[in-house]
Amino acid sequence: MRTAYTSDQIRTAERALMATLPEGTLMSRAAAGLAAVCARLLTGVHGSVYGSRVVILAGSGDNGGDALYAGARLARRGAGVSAVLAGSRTHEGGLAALLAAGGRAGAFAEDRAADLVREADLVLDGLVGIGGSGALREPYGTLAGLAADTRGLVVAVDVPSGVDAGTGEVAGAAVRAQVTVTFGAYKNGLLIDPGAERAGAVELVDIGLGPYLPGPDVEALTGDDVVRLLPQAGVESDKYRRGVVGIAAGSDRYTGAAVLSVGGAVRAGAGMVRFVSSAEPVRYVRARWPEAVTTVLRDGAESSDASQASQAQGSDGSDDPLREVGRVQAWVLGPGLGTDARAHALARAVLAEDVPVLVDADGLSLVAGDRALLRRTAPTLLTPHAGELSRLLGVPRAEIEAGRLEHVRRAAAELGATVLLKGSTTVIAENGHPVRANTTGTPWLATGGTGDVLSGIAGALLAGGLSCYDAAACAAYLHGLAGRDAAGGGPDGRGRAPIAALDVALALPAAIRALTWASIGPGQ
Ligand SMILES: NC(=O)C1=CN([C@@H]2O[C@H](COP(=O)(O)OP(=O)(O)OC[C@H]3O[C@@H](n4cnc5c(N)ncnc54)[C@H](OP(=O)(O)O)[C@@H]3O)[C@@H](O)[C@H]2O)[C@@H](O)CC1
Ligand SMILES: [K+]
Repeated sequence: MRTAYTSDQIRTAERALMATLPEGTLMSRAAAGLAAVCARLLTGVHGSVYGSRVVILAGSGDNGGDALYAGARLARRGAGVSAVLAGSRTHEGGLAALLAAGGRAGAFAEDRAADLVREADLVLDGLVGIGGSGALREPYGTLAGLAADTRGLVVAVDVPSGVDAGTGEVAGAAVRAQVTVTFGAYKNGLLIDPGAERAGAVELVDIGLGPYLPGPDVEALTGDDVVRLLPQAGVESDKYRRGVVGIAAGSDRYTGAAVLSVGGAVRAGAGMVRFVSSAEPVRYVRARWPEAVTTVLRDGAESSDASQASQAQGSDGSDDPLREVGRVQAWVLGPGLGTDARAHALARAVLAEDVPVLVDADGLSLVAGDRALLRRTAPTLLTPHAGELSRLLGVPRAEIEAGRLEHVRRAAAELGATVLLKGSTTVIAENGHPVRANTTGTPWLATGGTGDVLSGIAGALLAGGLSCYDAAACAAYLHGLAGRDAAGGGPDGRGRAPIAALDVALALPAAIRALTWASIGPGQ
């Protein structure tokens, strides 16, 4: 598990640790780790530390101090190190160390800074760290812009300046780094967009903080965590032990969402999928996924269909639409369902079942219009994107996208459900638990229908016995992994190609296999 913390949590732990150590020890550990990462990177881009050009953007606080001390270490190894002193004051010890090691430093002047930054092999962003708040003030904002034009690498010290360490929010200009070297522990903003996307690859330098850290505020599952949590097929498995998931999705107008949701469930390992909808989506689902057992909802119609299909009385209020469906251990409600009276009646029936229910897409619109539907005792997992959460909370979409952590938490508290907020970083909140951030996403997943696949994956995991919190986190992880595999390309994300939602469902077994193989190795 990767764990992350607010700035206050980090400061409290740092104070406790510092009380046990001689003054300056922590900054010295931080600078040593930072210099080691920079030396490795410089060897990669320049061939050696010796003769490379390093430019430090130094702010007024200890973040600048870290950068200056690390610069001194690099200068002693033969790097040409120049510091742009951008703050109202400068860390005295760090500056003295840099000058003593042969580095140079000068107050901020835009033209000079622009030339230095452009020609650098490595730009070290030490403007602000966990002490930053709000939009970057000048000249920091200008320097963040100049850093974007360097021909070298940008390495952020602790967090990219301009990113709120505790939330990942970005209020104005912010540094975009290829690598962020963070000290002691991850900060929330390194896992949650828009901050996470500014951080690039994160390298954690151990400064001895571990024993002093509280429970995390945010966490991210690793592949090993997912393998440990996933339901395993054993010799005694049958469809009910694997988990039977019901999917109430699709309408005559939207048949594709149903096919994709069922596909996600089938390929994620559901013991069985029971699909309930009107005739048209049922026809499409049966054609694509013959594994699914289908029930046609038709007002007053009786069963007349072939082997795997049955028909139930419909949503005319005269009967329970789920009467003919058979045993289901968790439900997925909503993809392509529509929001008419038939859909509303089906939603009411599904949410009245005493099993976990995942509500997605049109199901969320129904719930937004009739919050009483959420008054239930069995667990509920809501999987909105920012637009859907905007309707549920009555908050503008842009505010939700800018403050994902705050709003997913608020949604879980207000709606009394586990909430998975989809997007550039998918985040999951459940009252009383750390928010979980998913790290496997790829921008290629931002295409129509991938959310439907996700609902099916999570539904299968719920039916397999996972809690809403674990099912949501594992589903997001596997969905991201399958998306990446389907998009191809290298491990750094370059060379990927567009994918369609069905590709994600089809890529799931291989992604799960590779993950399991990597975690437990062959022969187990
Ligand atoms: N504590 C420890 O043990 C260890 C800490 N370590 C390191 O210390 C870092 C924290 O250092 P910190 O507390 O000095 O704060 P920091 O992030 O440098 O900046 C604060 C100053 O920035 C300014 N400022 C703020 N917002 C701004 C804005 N929007 N726009 C512009 N300026 C803004 C404001 O200054 P002022 O306004 O007075 O100029 C404020 O006082 C931490 O991230 C890690 O790198 C490591 O060495 C490991 C051990
Ligand atoms: K920084």
